[in-house]
Amino acid sequence: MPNLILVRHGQSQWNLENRFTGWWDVDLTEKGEAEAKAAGELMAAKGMIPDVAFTSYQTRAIRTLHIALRAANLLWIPETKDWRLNERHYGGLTGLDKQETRDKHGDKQVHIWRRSFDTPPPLMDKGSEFDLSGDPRYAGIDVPMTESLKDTIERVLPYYESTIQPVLASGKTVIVSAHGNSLRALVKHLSGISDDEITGLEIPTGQPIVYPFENGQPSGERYYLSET
Ligand SMILES: O=C(O)[C@@H](CO)OP(=O)(O)O
Repeated sequence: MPNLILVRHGQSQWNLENRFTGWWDVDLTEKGEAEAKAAGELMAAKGMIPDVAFTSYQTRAIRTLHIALRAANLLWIPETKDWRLNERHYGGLTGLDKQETRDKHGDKQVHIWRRSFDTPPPLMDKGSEFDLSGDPRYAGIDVPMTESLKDTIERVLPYYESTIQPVLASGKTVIVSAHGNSLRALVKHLSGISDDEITGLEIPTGQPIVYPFENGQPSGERYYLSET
């Protein structure tokens, strides 16, 4: 039976520095690389072998995928990158220190920006040093200036339904290496989590989460591969 394996990238430099990241392209730390390697070793040890891979346009997710696949001797499998799997865009908060932002705006407001379903962070200023609209990798794409989780779902879900789900329906096991909030978007859909309850869902770095699939639909609830 096919499975869908979801992996959030390993620790990034800005996870370590506690800065709002979003679409900004930071790399993995050494710890993040080790988490990715351990994820691949775990997949190999458990016989959880993906046939096809999907990832975002962001280095931390791409490298997590490659390190994990290499550890499982699977670097050769077909791989597709798409910006729709990118992290939620953090708007004007991008680059800011999360604790300093709490000190300035209060815990409650920062929690709303980070975890509410449909309140986006403030817009990024045009021409900000973190504005990626001129980045060649996003040529032809309308780069957002901020995104709520709801906005993120509106790009992740159509991509999942048009491109990833048919691969699962064909009987293949799929790995998706992506980000905290693009994966929250997918888990919300696959596990039927309400708009209110999704505020409490956190996805840990480098921990493969598995959904068993049948006929293109989850046939059971998700579980952590490390717990089997
Ligand atoms: O900074 C970010 O882009 C994300 C993921 O690291 O943070 P948060 O936990 O606030 O969604």
